[in-house]
Amino acid sequence: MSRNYRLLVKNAKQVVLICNNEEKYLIKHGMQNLCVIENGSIVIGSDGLIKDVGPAETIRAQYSEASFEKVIDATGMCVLPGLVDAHTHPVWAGDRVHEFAMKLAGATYMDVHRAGGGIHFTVQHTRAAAASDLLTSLSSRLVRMQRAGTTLVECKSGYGLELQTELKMLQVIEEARRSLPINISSTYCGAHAVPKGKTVAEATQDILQVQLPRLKQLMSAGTLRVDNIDVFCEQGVFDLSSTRSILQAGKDMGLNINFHGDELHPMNSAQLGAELGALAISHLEEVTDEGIAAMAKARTAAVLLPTTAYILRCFQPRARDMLDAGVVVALGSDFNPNAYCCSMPIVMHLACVNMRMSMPEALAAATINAAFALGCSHTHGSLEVNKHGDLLILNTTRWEHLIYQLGGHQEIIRYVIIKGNVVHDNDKTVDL
Ligand SMILES: N=CN[C@@H](CCC(=O)O)C(=O)O
Ligand SMILES: [Zn+2]
Repeated sequence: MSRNYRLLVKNAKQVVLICNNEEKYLIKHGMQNLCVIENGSIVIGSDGLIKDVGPAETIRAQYSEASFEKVIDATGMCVLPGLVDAHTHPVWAGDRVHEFAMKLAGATYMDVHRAGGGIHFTVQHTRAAAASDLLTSLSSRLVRMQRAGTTLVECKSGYGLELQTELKMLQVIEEARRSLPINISSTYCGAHAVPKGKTVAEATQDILQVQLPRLKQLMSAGTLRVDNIDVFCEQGVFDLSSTRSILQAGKDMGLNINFHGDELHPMNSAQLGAELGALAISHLEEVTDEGIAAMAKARTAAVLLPTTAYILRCFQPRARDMLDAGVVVALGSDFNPNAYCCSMPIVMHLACVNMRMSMPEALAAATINAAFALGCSHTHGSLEVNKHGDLLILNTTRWEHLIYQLGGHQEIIRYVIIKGNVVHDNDKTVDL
Protein backbone atom coordinates (compact mmCIF):
# COMPACT_ATOMS: atom_id res chain seq x y z
CA MET A 1 0.00 0.00 0.00
CA SER A 2 1.45 3.37 -0.95
CA ARG A 3 -1.08 5.77 0.48
CA ASN A 4 -0.67 8.61 2.96
CA TYR A 5 -2.06 8.35 6.44
CA ARG A 6 -2.22 10.70 9.40
CA LEU A 7 -1.03 8.41 12.16
CA LEU A 8 0.39 4.98 12.88
CA VAL A 9 0.47 3.78 16.48
CA LYS A 10 2.56 0.63 16.41
CA ASN A 11 3.57 -2.26 18.62
CA ALA A 12 1.26 -1.51 21.55
CA LYS A 13 1.30 -4.14 24.28
CA GLN A 14 -2.50 -4.02 24.31
CA VAL A 15 -5.00 -2.41 21.96
CA VAL A 16 -8.39 -2.36 23.67
CA LEU A 17 -10.96 -2.23 20.87
CA ILE A 18 -13.90 -2.67 23.32
CA CYS A 19 -15.90 -4.49 20.60
CA ASN A 20 -15.33 -5.40 16.95
CA ASN A 21 -18.71 -6.26 15.49
CA GLU A 22 -20.27 -2.82 15.08
CA GLU A 23 -22.17 -3.28 18.35
CA LYS A 24 -24.17 -0.15 19.22
CA TYR A 25 -23.90 -0.95 22.94
CA LEU A 26 -22.83 -3.77 25.22
CA ILE A 27 -24.90 -5.49 27.89
CA LYS A 28 -24.44 -8.36 30.36
CA HIS A 29 -21.55 -10.67 29.37
CA GLY A 30 -20.65 -8.39 26.48
CA MET A 31 -19.46 -5.83 29.03
CA GLN A 32 -17.28 -8.41 30.79
CA ASN A 33 -15.51 -9.65 27.68
CA LEU A 34 -13.95 -6.70 25.95
CA CYS A 35 -12.11 -7.20 22.72
CA VAL A 36 -8.35 -6.74 23.30
CA ILE A 37 -5.48 -7.31 20.84
CA GLU A 38 -2.12 -8.17 22.40
CA ASN A 39 0.78 -6.58 20.45
CA GLY A 40 -1.30 -4.48 18.12
CA SER A 41 -1.12 -1.43 15.86
CA ILE A 42 -3.69 1.06 14.57
CA VAL A 43 -3.78 3.25 11.47
CA ILE A 44 -5.66 6.58 11.26
CA GLY A 45 -6.32 8.09 7.84
CA SER A 46 -5.95 11.69 6.75
CA ASP A 47 -9.71 12.11 7.27
CA GLY A 48 -9.19 11.29 10.97
CA LEU A 49 -10.99 7.96 10.77
CA ILE A 50 -9.64 4.54 11.72
CA LYS A 51 -8.44 2.68 8.62
CA ASP A 52 -7.06 -0.45 10.20
CA VAL A 53 -6.42 -2.05 13.55
CA GLY A 54 -4.90 -5.47 14.16
CA PRO A 55 -1.84 -7.49 15.16
CA ALA A 56 1.36 -5.45 14.82
CA GLU A 57 2.91 -7.97 12.41
CA THR A 58 -0.06 -7.85 10.04
CA ILE A 59 -0.19 -4.04 10.00
CA ARG A 60 3.59 -3.85 9.45
CA ALA A 61 3.37 -6.14 6.43
CA GLN A 62 0.30 -4.44 4.94
CA TYR A 63 1.54 -0.87 5.36
CA SER A 64 5.24 -1.31 4.55
CA GLU A 65 4.93 1.05 1.56
CA ALA A 66 2.61 3.57 3.21
CA SER A 67 3.64 6.97 4.52
CA PHE A 68 2.45 8.44 7.80
CA GLU A 69 2.46 12.05 8.99
CA LYS A 70 3.26 10.74 12.47
CA VAL A 71 4.35 7.42 13.91
CA ILE A 72 4.14 6.62 17.62
CA ASP A 73 6.01 3.59 18.86
CA ALA A 74 3.78 2.33 21.66
CA THR A 75 6.03 -0.53 22.74
CA GLY A 76 5.16 -1.39 26.35
CA MET A 77 2.09 0.85 26.23
CA CYS A 78 -1.68 0.40 25.91
CA VAL A 79 -4.11 1.94 23.43
CA LEU A 80 -7.75 2.55 24.38
CA PRO A 81 -10.62 4.43 22.76
CA GLY A 82 -11.01 8.00 24.02
CA LEU A 83 -13.34 8.11 27.02
CA VAL A 84 -16.89 9.39 26.66
CA ASP A 85 -18.42 11.50 29.44
CA ALA A 86 -22.19 11.18 29.06
CA HIS A 87 -23.31 13.86 31.55
CA THR A 88 -21.82 17.25 32.42
CA HIS A 89 -22.90 20.79 33.35
CA PRO A 90 -19.71 22.63 32.38
CA VAL A 91 -20.98 26.17 31.55
CA TRP A 92 -21.35 28.32 34.64
CA ALA A 93 -19.97 31.19 36.66
CA GLY A 94 -19.40 31.31 40.43
CA ASP A 95 -18.12 28.23 42.25
CA ARG A 96 -19.90 26.64 45.22
CA VAL A 97 -17.01 25.73 47.47
CA HIS A 98 -18.91 27.31 50.41
CA GLU A 99 -21.78 24.86 49.84
CA PHE A 100 -19.36 21.96 49.92
CA ALA A 101 -18.52 23.08 53.45
CA MET A 102 -22.27 23.23 54.31
CA LYS A 103 -22.81 19.73 52.98
CA LEU A 104 -19.81 18.40 54.90
CA ALA A 105 -21.46 19.88 57.99
CA GLY A 106 -24.66 17.91 57.29
CA ALA A 107 -26.89 19.94 54.91
CA THR A 108 -28.58 17.90 52.17
CA TYR A 109 -28.65 18.86 48.47
CA MET A 110 -32.32 19.90 48.76
CA ASP A 111 -31.69 21.87 52.01
CA VAL A 112 -29.16 23.98 50.09
CA HIS A 113 -31.45 24.23 47.03
CA ARG A 114 -34.48 25.35 49.07
CA ALA A 115 -32.38 27.94 50.90
CA GLY A 116 -31.76 29.61 47.52
CA GLY A 117 -28.36 28.04 46.98
CA GLY A 118 -27.43 25.16 44.69
CA ILE A 119 -28.67 25.60 41.13
CA HIS A 120 -30.24 28.99 42.03
CA PHE A 121 -26.87 30.37 43.16
CA THR A 122 -25.27 29.28 39.91
CA VAL A 123 -28.19 30.66 37.86
CA GLN A 124 -27.73 34.10 39.43
CA HIS A 125 -24.01 34.15 38.56
CA THR A 126 -24.41 32.64 35.10
CA ARG A 127 -27.13 35.10 34.10
CA ALA A 128 -24.78 37.96 35.03
CA ALA A 129 -21.71 36.52 33.27
CA ALA A 130 -20.48 37.63 29.83
CA ALA A 131 -20.55 34.95 27.15
CA SER A 132 -16.81 35.46 26.59
CA ASP A 133 -16.08 34.69 30.25
CA LEU A 134 -18.29 31.60 30.14
CA LEU A 135 -16.43 30.44 27.03
CA THR A 136 -13.05 30.95 28.69
CA SER A 137 -13.99 28.89 31.75
CA LEU A 138 -15.77 26.24 29.65
CA SER A 139 -12.70 25.87 27.43
CA SER A 140 -10.34 25.37 30.36
CA ARG A 141 -12.70 22.79 31.91
CA LEU A 142 -12.92 20.92 28.61
CA VAL A 143 -9.12 20.92 28.23
CA ARG A 144 -8.88 19.50 31.75
CA MET A 145 -11.35 16.74 30.86
CA GLN A 146 -9.42 16.06 27.66
CA ARG A 147 -6.18 15.65 29.61
CA ALA A 148 -7.97 13.09 31.77
CA GLY A 149 -8.83 11.13 28.61
CA THR A 150 -12.27 12.41 27.60
CA THR A 151 -12.62 12.86 23.84
CA LEU A 152 -16.45 13.09 23.60
CA VAL A 153 -18.45 14.96 26.22
CA GLU A 154 -22.08 15.86 26.72
CA CYS A 155 -22.53 19.53 27.74
CA LYS A 156 -25.78 20.87 29.19
CA SER A 157 -27.28 24.33 29.46
CA GLY A 158 -29.57 24.81 32.47
CA TYR A 159 -28.20 27.66 34.57
CA GLY A 160 -30.30 30.29 32.81
CA LEU A 161 -33.88 29.03 33.19
CA GLU A 162 -35.02 31.79 30.82
CA LEU A 163 -34.59 32.21 27.09
CA GLN A 164 -31.73 34.69 26.97
CA THR A 165 -29.33 32.88 29.30
CA GLU A 166 -30.21 29.40 28.06
CA LEU A 167 -29.37 30.58 24.52
CA LYS A 168 -26.20 32.25 25.74
CA MET A 169 -25.09 28.95 27.27
CA LEU A 170 -25.97 26.92 24.16
CA GLN A 171 -24.13 29.43 21.96
CA VAL A 172 -21.07 29.17 24.21
CA ILE A 173 -21.21 25.38 23.86
CA GLU A 174 -21.54 25.80 20.09
CA GLU A 175 -18.50 28.10 20.03
CA ALA A 176 -16.49 25.54 22.02
CA ARG A 177 -17.57 22.83 19.59
CA ARG A 178 -16.24 24.94 16.70
CA SER A 179 -12.98 25.97 18.35
CA LEU A 180 -11.80 22.94 20.34
CA PRO A 181 -10.86 19.45 19.18
CA ILE A 182 -12.94 17.63 21.83
CA ASN A 183 -16.24 16.25 20.48
CA ILE A 184 -19.35 17.76 22.09
CA SER A 185 -22.95 16.59 22.35
CA SER A 186 -25.08 19.60 23.28
CA THR A 187 -28.11 19.41 25.58
CA TYR A 188 -30.85 21.96 26.21
CA CYS A 189 -31.70 21.74 29.93
CA GLY A 190 -33.98 24.75 30.42
CA ALA A 191 -35.99 22.63 32.89
CA HIS A 192 -33.10 22.19 35.30
CA ALA A 193 -34.95 24.02 38.10
CA VAL A 194 -38.10 26.09 38.50
CA PRO A 195 -36.91 29.71 38.32
CA LYS A 196 -37.55 31.87 41.37
CA GLY A 197 -40.91 33.65 41.16
CA LYS A 198 -42.49 31.09 38.83
CA THR A 199 -44.67 28.02 39.46
CA VAL A 200 -43.92 24.69 37.78
CA ALA A 201 -46.86 25.32 35.42
CA GLU A 202 -45.56 28.79 34.49
CA ALA A 203 -42.01 27.51 33.97
CA THR A 204 -43.32 24.67 31.80
CA GLN A 205 -45.38 27.08 29.68
CA ASP A 206 -42.33 29.35 29.22
CA ILE A 207 -40.28 26.40 27.99
CA LEU A 208 -43.03 25.13 25.68
CA GLN A 209 -44.17 28.46 24.29
CA VAL A 210 -41.07 30.68 24.40
CA GLN A 211 -37.81 28.76 24.75
CA LEU A 212 -38.34 25.68 22.57
CA PRO A 213 -39.90 27.58 19.62
CA ARG A 214 -36.89 29.98 19.52
CA LEU A 215 -34.50 27.06 19.77
CA LYS A 216 -36.27 25.41 16.87
CA GLN A 217 -35.86 28.55 14.73
CA LEU A 218 -32.13 28.80 15.45
CA MET A 219 -31.62 25.10 14.80
CA SER A 220 -33.49 25.29 11.49
CA ALA A 221 -31.43 28.31 10.46
CA GLY A 222 -28.29 26.29 11.18
CA THR A 223 -26.94 28.82 13.69
CA LEU A 224 -27.22 26.49 16.65
CA ARG A 225 -26.81 22.75 16.96
CA VAL A 226 -28.55 21.05 19.87
CA ASP A 227 -28.63 17.27 20.18
CA ASN A 228 -30.57 16.40 23.35
CA ILE A 229 -33.34 17.62 25.66
CA ASP A 230 -33.13 17.28 29.44
CA VAL A 231 -35.46 17.89 32.43
CA PHE A 232 -34.72 17.51 36.16
CA CYS A 233 -37.67 15.25 37.01
CA GLU A 234 -37.77 15.44 40.81
CA GLN A 235 -40.05 16.22 43.74
CA GLY A 236 -40.12 19.99 44.18
CA VAL A 237 -38.64 20.52 40.71
CA PHE A 238 -40.45 19.21 37.57
CA ASP A 239 -43.17 16.62 38.22
CA LEU A 240 -43.91 13.70 35.93
CA SER A 241 -46.58 15.43 33.87
CA SER A 242 -44.59 18.61 33.15
CA THR A 243 -41.54 16.45 32.43
CA ARG A 244 -43.59 14.47 29.93
CA SER A 245 -44.81 17.51 28.03
CA ILE A 246 -41.36 19.12 27.83
CA LEU A 247 -39.60 15.94 26.72
CA GLN A 248 -42.29 15.16 24.15
CA ALA A 249 -42.05 18.68 22.71
CA GLY A 250 -38.27 18.29 22.43
CA LYS A 251 -38.62 14.93 20.76
CA ASP A 252 -41.07 16.43 18.27
CA MET A 253 -38.29 18.90 17.35
CA GLY A 254 -35.89 16.05 16.67
CA LEU A 255 -33.98 16.16 19.96
CA ASN A 256 -32.90 13.00 21.76
CA ILE A 257 -34.50 12.55 25.17
CA ASN A 258 -31.78 12.32 27.83
CA PHE A 259 -32.94 13.48 31.27
CA HIS A 260 -32.38 13.48 35.06
CA GLY A 261 -34.69 10.96 36.73
CA ASP A 262 -35.34 9.06 39.96
CA GLU A 263 -32.41 10.80 41.66
CA LEU A 264 -33.58 11.84 45.13
CA HIS A 265 -37.05 10.25 45.13
CA PRO A 266 -38.66 7.45 43.12
CA MET A 267 -40.66 9.37 40.49
CA ASN A 268 -41.35 6.63 37.91
CA SER A 269 -39.04 8.61 35.63
CA ALA A 270 -37.58 5.38 34.26
CA GLN A 271 -40.99 4.16 33.13
CA LEU A 272 -41.77 7.56 31.59
CA GLY A 273 -38.45 7.60 29.73
CA ALA A 274 -38.97 4.08 28.40
CA GLU A 275 -42.47 5.00 27.24
CA LEU A 276 -41.26 8.15 25.45
CA GLY A 277 -38.38 6.33 23.76
CA ALA A 278 -35.69 8.18 25.74
CA LEU A 279 -32.16 7.50 24.63
CA ALA A 280 -30.92 7.83 28.20
CA ILE A 281 -31.87 8.65 31.78
CA SER A 282 -29.28 9.88 34.28
CA HIS A 283 -28.87 9.30 38.03
CA LEU A 284 -31.52 6.64 38.89
CA GLU A 285 -30.35 6.32 42.50
CA GLU A 286 -34.03 5.73 43.44
CA VAL A 287 -35.18 3.68 40.47
CA THR A 288 -37.65 0.84 41.16
CA ASP A 289 -37.57 -2.77 39.88
CA GLU A 290 -40.34 -1.85 37.41
CA GLY A 291 -38.28 1.08 36.19
CA ILE A 292 -35.25 -1.13 35.62
CA ALA A 293 -37.34 -3.67 33.68
CA ALA A 294 -38.86 -0.92 31.54
CA MET A 295 -35.45 0.53 30.68
CA ALA A 296 -34.00 -2.87 29.80
CA LYS A 297 -36.92 -3.57 27.47
CA ALA A 298 -36.84 -0.15 25.79
CA ARG A 299 -33.01 -0.12 25.54
CA THR A 300 -32.96 3.23 27.29
CA ALA A 301 -29.43 3.73 28.61
CA ALA A 302 -28.85 4.37 32.32
CA VAL A 303 -26.21 7.08 32.76
CA LEU A 304 -24.87 6.44 36.26
CA LEU A 305 -23.01 9.21 38.06
CA PRO A 306 -20.86 7.86 40.89
CA THR A 307 -19.71 11.32 41.99
CA THR A 308 -23.26 12.33 43.04
CA ALA A 309 -23.80 9.59 45.62
CA TYR A 310 -20.22 10.06 46.78
CA ILE A 311 -20.47 13.80 47.35
CA LEU A 312 -24.05 13.87 48.63
CA ARG A 313 -23.55 10.71 50.69
CA CYS A 314 -26.80 9.32 49.30
CA PHE A 315 -27.76 5.90 47.92
CA GLN A 316 -25.56 4.43 45.23
CA PRO A 317 -27.42 3.65 42.01
CA ARG A 318 -28.25 -0.08 41.75
CA ALA A 319 -25.71 -0.74 39.03
CA ARG A 320 -25.57 -4.53 39.57
CA ASP A 321 -29.36 -4.91 39.33
CA MET A 322 -29.37 -2.85 36.14
CA LEU A 323 -26.46 -4.80 34.63
CA ASP A 324 -28.09 -8.15 35.49
CA ALA A 325 -31.39 -7.01 33.97
CA GLY A 326 -29.67 -6.14 30.69
CA VAL A 327 -29.90 -2.34 30.94
CA VAL A 328 -27.34 -0.47 28.83
CA VAL A 329 -25.25 1.05 31.63
CA ALA A 330 -23.16 4.14 30.85
CA LEU A 331 -21.14 6.51 33.05
CA GLY A 332 -20.76 10.28 33.35
CA SER A 333 -18.76 12.63 35.56
CA ASP A 334 -21.73 14.91 36.32
CA PHE A 335 -19.20 17.75 36.35
CA ASN A 336 -21.08 20.72 37.88
CA PRO A 337 -20.51 23.20 40.72
CA ASN A 338 -21.83 20.57 43.16
CA ALA A 339 -19.63 17.73 41.88
CA TYR A 340 -16.35 19.24 40.67
CA CYS A 341 -14.88 16.23 38.92
CA CYS A 342 -13.36 16.35 35.41
CA SER A 343 -11.92 12.85 35.43
CA MET A 344 -13.59 9.81 33.91
CA PRO A 345 -10.80 7.54 35.25
CA ILE A 346 -11.83 8.60 38.78
CA VAL A 347 -15.48 8.07 37.85
CA MET A 348 -14.67 4.53 36.67
CA HIS A 349 -12.76 3.85 39.89
CA LEU A 350 -15.74 5.01 41.99
CA ALA A 351 -18.11 2.93 39.84
CA CYS A 352 -16.01 -0.16 40.54
CA VAL A 353 -15.55 0.35 44.27
CA ASN A 354 -18.89 1.91 45.27
CA MET A 355 -21.24 0.51 42.63
CA ARG A 356 -19.54 -2.89 42.37
CA MET A 357 -18.89 -2.79 38.65
CA SER A 358 -15.95 -4.75 37.25
CA MET A 359 -13.18 -2.86 35.43
CA PRO A 360 -14.26 -4.13 31.97
CA GLU A 361 -17.87 -3.12 32.75
CA ALA A 362 -16.74 0.35 33.83
CA LEU A 363 -14.65 0.81 30.68
CA ALA A 364 -17.50 -0.34 28.41
CA ALA A 365 -19.80 2.06 30.31
CA ALA A 366 -17.35 4.94 29.76
CA THR A 367 -16.84 4.25 26.05
CA ILE A 368 -19.31 2.42 23.78
CA ASN A 369 -22.31 2.66 26.14
CA ALA A 370 -21.73 6.33 26.94
CA ALA A 371 -21.47 6.97 23.19
CA PHE A 372 -24.77 5.08 22.75
CA ALA A 373 -26.41 7.29 25.41
CA LEU A 374 -25.45 10.28 23.22
CA GLY A 375 -26.55 8.68 19.95
CA CYS A 376 -22.92 8.52 18.79
CA SER A 377 -21.94 4.86 19.07
CA HIS A 378 -21.81 4.48 15.28
CA THR A 379 -18.87 6.92 15.23
CA HIS A 380 -17.35 6.77 18.73
CA GLY A 381 -16.78 4.50 21.70
CA SER A 382 -14.68 1.69 20.20
CA LEU A 383 -11.62 1.26 17.98
CA GLU A 384 -13.26 -0.07 14.83
CA VAL A 385 -12.62 0.73 11.19
CA ASN A 386 -14.43 3.90 10.00
CA LYS A 387 -14.96 5.25 13.51
CA HIS A 388 -13.19 8.42 14.68
CA GLY A 389 -9.51 7.99 15.46
CA ASP A 390 -9.98 9.14 19.07
CA LEU A 391 -7.69 7.26 21.43
CA LEU A 392 -5.54 7.26 24.53
CA ILE A 393 -2.06 5.85 24.84
CA LEU A 394 -1.20 4.78 28.37
CA ASN A 395 2.24 4.45 29.89
CA THR A 396 1.33 1.03 31.28
CA THR A 397 1.39 -2.54 29.99
CA ARG A 398 -2.16 -3.32 31.19
CA TRP A 399 -5.09 -1.01 30.55
CA GLU A 400 -6.65 -1.65 33.97
CA HIS A 401 -4.08 0.67 35.57
CA LEU A 402 -6.17 3.59 34.32
CA ILE A 403 -8.88 2.58 36.81
CA TYR A 404 -6.79 0.91 39.50
CA GLN A 405 -4.49 3.88 40.19
CA LEU A 406 -6.95 6.27 41.85
CA GLY A 407 -6.19 9.78 40.62
CA GLY A 408 -3.13 8.50 38.75
CA HIS A 409 -4.36 9.31 35.26
CA GLN A 410 -2.15 12.39 34.99
CA GLU A 411 0.95 10.21 34.99
CA ILE A 412 -0.58 7.23 33.20
CA ILE A 413 -2.06 8.95 30.15
CA ARG A 414 0.84 9.69 27.80
CA TYR A 415 -1.10 10.84 24.72
CA VAL A 416 -4.67 11.90 24.00
CA ILE A 417 -5.48 11.74 20.30
CA ILE A 418 -8.56 13.10 18.53
CA LYS A 419 -9.16 12.26 14.87
CA GLY A 420 -5.55 11.15 14.58
CA ASN A 421 -4.13 14.41 15.97
CA VAL A 422 -2.22 14.47 19.25
CA VAL A 423 -4.13 16.97 21.44
CA HIS A 424 -2.28 16.21 24.66
CA ASP A 425 1.26 14.94 25.10
CA ASN A 426 2.13 14.43 28.73
CA ASP A 427 5.84 14.83 28.00
CA LYS A 428 5.28 18.39 26.90
CA THR A 429 4.18 21.06 29.33
CA VAL A 430 1.53 22.62 27.07
CA ASP A 431 -1.45 21.14 25.28
CA LEU A 432 -0.97 20.91 21.54
N1 LIG B 1 -29.53 16.99 39.78
C1 LIG B 1 -29.53 17.96 39.07
N2 LIG B 1 -28.50 18.53 38.43
C2 LIG B 1 -27.10 18.34 38.72
C3 LIG B 1 -26.64 19.21 39.80
C4 LIG B 1 -26.54 20.58 39.32
C5 LIG B 1 -26.15 21.55 40.37
O1 LIG B 1 -26.23 21.26 41.57
O2 LIG B 1 -25.74 22.64 39.95
C6 LIG B 1 -26.71 16.90 38.85
O3 LIG B 1 -26.92 16.19 37.89
O4 LIG B 1 -26.16 16.46 39.87
ZN1 LIG C 1 -26.83 16.57 36.05
